[in-house]
Amino acid sequence: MSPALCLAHPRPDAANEPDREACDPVIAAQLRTALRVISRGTPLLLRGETGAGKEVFARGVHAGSSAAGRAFIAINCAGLPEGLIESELFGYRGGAFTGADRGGRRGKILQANGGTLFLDEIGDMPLALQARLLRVLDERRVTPLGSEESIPVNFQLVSASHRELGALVEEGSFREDLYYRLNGVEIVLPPLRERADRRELIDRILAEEAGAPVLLTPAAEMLLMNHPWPGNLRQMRHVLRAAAALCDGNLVDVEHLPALRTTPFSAARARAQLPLAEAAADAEDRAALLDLITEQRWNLTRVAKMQGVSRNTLYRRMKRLGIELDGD
Ligand SMILES: Nc1ncnc2c1ncn2[C@@H]1O[C@H](COP(=O)(O)OP(=O)(O)OP(=O)(O)O)[C@@H](O)[C@H]1O
Repeated sequence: MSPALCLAHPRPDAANEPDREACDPVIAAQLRTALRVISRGTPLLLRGETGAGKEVFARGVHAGSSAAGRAFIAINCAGLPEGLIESELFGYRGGAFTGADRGGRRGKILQANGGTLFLDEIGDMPLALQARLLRVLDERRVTPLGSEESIPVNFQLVSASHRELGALVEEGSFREDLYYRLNGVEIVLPPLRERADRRELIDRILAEEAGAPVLLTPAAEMLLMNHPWPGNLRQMRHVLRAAAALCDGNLVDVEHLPALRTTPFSAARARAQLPLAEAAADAEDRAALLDLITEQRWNLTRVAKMQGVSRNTLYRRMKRLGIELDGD
């Protein structure tokens, strides 16, 4: 999977080309910065909430850099037991330990030679390995386990963490010297809820998941656009994958977004807050408006305000949908 984003586009030699695809301006600027510094051999440290797209960003940096076309090697430091990370990263010589492949194994660092090494969840790297990684970065040489020979290596380094490494340094679980070594430039990716390209992302991910362009009803659009997305793009992709599977044709409505309907910004409110002209006068609209009115304890002034309409318009709509003013 390689989400296009705008990430692949702004190469250093194309800095003046307008983005061919809509992109959040903050991320576009961050990408330009990242490409400029990585081309000088400065490591990048990415921070951002879970699912905010740190790996996708790192892949975008790789694709836009002079190492594009070479290896992009990602390793998740949180996902491996301590013993395994060591051989994964540094490799081993044949017969280095019981169970080792006879031919030995080239570690990820050597695989990244000439390309980009992406160390995800670097904050979870055990202290002993932090010391070895620091040595590799300083010496630009790797010594596989069980070997006496060190091998020269050269790669672009991008690390990522959803936790603040500075805080881990204070806490004593992360080496300060490694922190400064990794943190050539720190980039804090914005969470999805703050991105200006949410609408484009929804369309693109939905089309990817459905295999064809898909439309949204205004209520579904409002629900998707106003959701806080604590799991960011990963969560959005899952929600849209489900929506693509649930909707029969090429139109997604709120009932195809079941995971969002129970959240604070509920489907009912999304529907009821729509400008009235857009809302179809059907039974679901009636239920949605009634939900909102009940939620607001029949304070119709407030309901009208939430909908951005006058009280009179609200009364007319209630009448059309058969909601009685003296409803209990
Ligand atoms: N720009 C994008 N366009 C489309 N999908 C995206 C984009 N960025 C991220 N995603 C989706 O979100 C998922 C999570 O992205 P990614 O792994 O880059 O996030 P992360 O910040 O590295 O997550 P974690 O903190 O859990 O490591 C991806 O698998 C992809 O499906």
